[in-house]
Amino acid sequence: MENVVIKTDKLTKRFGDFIAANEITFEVKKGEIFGFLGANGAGKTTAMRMLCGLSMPSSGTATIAGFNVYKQTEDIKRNIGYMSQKFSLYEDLTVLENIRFFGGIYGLSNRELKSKGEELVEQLGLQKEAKKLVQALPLGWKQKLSFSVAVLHQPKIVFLDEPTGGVDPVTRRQFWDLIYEASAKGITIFVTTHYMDEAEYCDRLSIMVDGKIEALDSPANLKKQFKAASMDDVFYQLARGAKRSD
Ligand SMILES: Nc1ncnc2c1ncn2[C@@H]1O[C@H](COP(=O)(O)OP(=O)(O)OP(=O)(O)O)[C@@H](O)[C@H]1O
Repeated sequence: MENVVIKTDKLTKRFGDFIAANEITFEVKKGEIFGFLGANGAGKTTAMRMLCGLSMPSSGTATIAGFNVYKQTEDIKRNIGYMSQKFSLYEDLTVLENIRFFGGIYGLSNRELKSKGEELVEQLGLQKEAKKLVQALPLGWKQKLSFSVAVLHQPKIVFLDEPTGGVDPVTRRQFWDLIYEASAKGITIFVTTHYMDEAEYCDRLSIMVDGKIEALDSPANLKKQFKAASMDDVFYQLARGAKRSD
């Protein structure tokens, strides 16, 4: 189907005898905000690395933005954006320098970098900070900037690996305004999180336990299915049976 931008079928990653991601099968549609949940060690990062073309699956299939994860990893990388807590902005470059640096990596021309850089600084209200080092910004602003940089080249999909770690719910909510804007423009959002307030903001959620997807639906349907008052409760019901935890 044309509208499907991520499609996996029994995607599996083994490390020796250990199965980190076990026959995961799902589809994500264009513009959808898809939450990828699981306790520590459930296999989220392993799965996400395969979807980004960074790690070769052991078996199964996956198509990302129409490209095959075994054979077309360079095409995948050109069509996605990526943001994680661990890999983020350069603290010792200014806001504008970071925008230009990462925009350049994503293949924008000098002209685009100049206009998009200024546009972005204005949109984020960072005019006064544009020439300041990123290390001077509060964490919430760094995260917003980092997300904006990851979608500067208008990728088809953006992968967010725990993008809002360490900030309060109000700051997280502001970050999510940017996510909604990107999704409204047709960018698909694939996001891992440990925060259940964030899970509630997603269109659909997948919950992984010990390498397998144990539940997949909208937050409202999951709560119905598990007769739970909150996503916290759904998550707890699923994750308490987990054998792995790092
Ligand atoms: N290169 C590797 N070699 C062996 N085992 C690995 C390797 N990478 C990950 N694992 C194991 O695979 C399992 C899944 O790890 P993964 O990092 O995907 O989990 P996660 O759901 O992303 O957890 P977290 O929320 O802690 O990041 C863990 O038990 C981990 O120890």
